[in-house]
Amino acid sequence: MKIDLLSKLRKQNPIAFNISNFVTVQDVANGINAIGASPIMSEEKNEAEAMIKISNSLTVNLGAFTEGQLDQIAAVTKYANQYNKPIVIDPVAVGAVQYRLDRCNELLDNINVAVIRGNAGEIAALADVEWQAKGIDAGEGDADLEAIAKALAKKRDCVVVLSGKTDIITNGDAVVRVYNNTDLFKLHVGSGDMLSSTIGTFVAIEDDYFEAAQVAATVFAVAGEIVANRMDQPLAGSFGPQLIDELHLISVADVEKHAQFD
Ligand SMILES: Nc1ncnc2c1ncn2[C@@H]1O[C@H](COP(=O)(O)OP(=O)(O)O)[C@@H](O)[C@H]1O
Ligand SMILES: Cc1ncsc1CCOP(=O)(O)O
Ligand SMILES: [Mg+2]
Repeated sequence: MKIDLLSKLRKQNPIAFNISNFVTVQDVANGINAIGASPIMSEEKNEAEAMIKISNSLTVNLGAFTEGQLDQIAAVTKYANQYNKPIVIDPVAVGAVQYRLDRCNELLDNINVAVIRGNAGEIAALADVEWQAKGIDAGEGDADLEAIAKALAKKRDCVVVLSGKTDIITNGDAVVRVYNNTDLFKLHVGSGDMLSSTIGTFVAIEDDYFEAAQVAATVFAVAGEIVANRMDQPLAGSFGPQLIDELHLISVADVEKHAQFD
């Protein structure tokens, strides 16, 4: 794994354009800033092309979009493809709400994406696999997670990151599993959104999106684990801010020392 991409990211300080949701936008912006990229958010269609031109990647979070915003998302993603800026999609709760699944599939039918990052319920829904998703959370199911992730990667010709206790990263053929983790991620709303936007910072500086997604997932998971190990007790309210701190502090050597993957 090219963990040294973390140094490249900090040297290049890429602009990571994010269409976020109103719930977690500040954690996402601060997470991106902390790791060493430069966040910018916009919901205005009239500046879609200008925003894409100045950006090095686009992350589209579908956590709380409105009908009006779908036009902006269509415009921004079209320009991203036109200007060769990689797109990361976070399909929040598409496993729980049919409307979201339909809009997300329409979007994916019309654009090329670099990475789709979701939990098991979201990735299963996009891969047309039976699963009981629960709102924004993964929910329950007994399908083979690696097979689901691979199926979606093949269907959409992209890299898929299926996050969970073990993060599964696949390009449809090869699979990498990242084992670093902490239950505290589940106590912080926005962990998944931050992971997706962290992937957005790495695809901004590395054209091999499979490598970029692996390193992003590993850096993020190791940072969370370091914070959890530092805490005397699991403090849900403090985890988010400390995760942002650690995304800033973490070094390539820290990640190399703690990373567990195969
Ligand atoms: N059961 C779990 N135990 C520990 N960590 C988890 C678990 N599920 C997810 N994570 C971690 O939480 C982060 C957010 O992923 P996830 O919860 O799957 O996304 P979302 O918040 O979109 O549902 C990831 O870094 C992932 O590795
Ligand atoms: C609670 C909530 N509702 C709509 S989007 C959102 C945030 C989802 O964040 P995450 O998927 O990272 O848990
Ligand atoms: Mg999510």
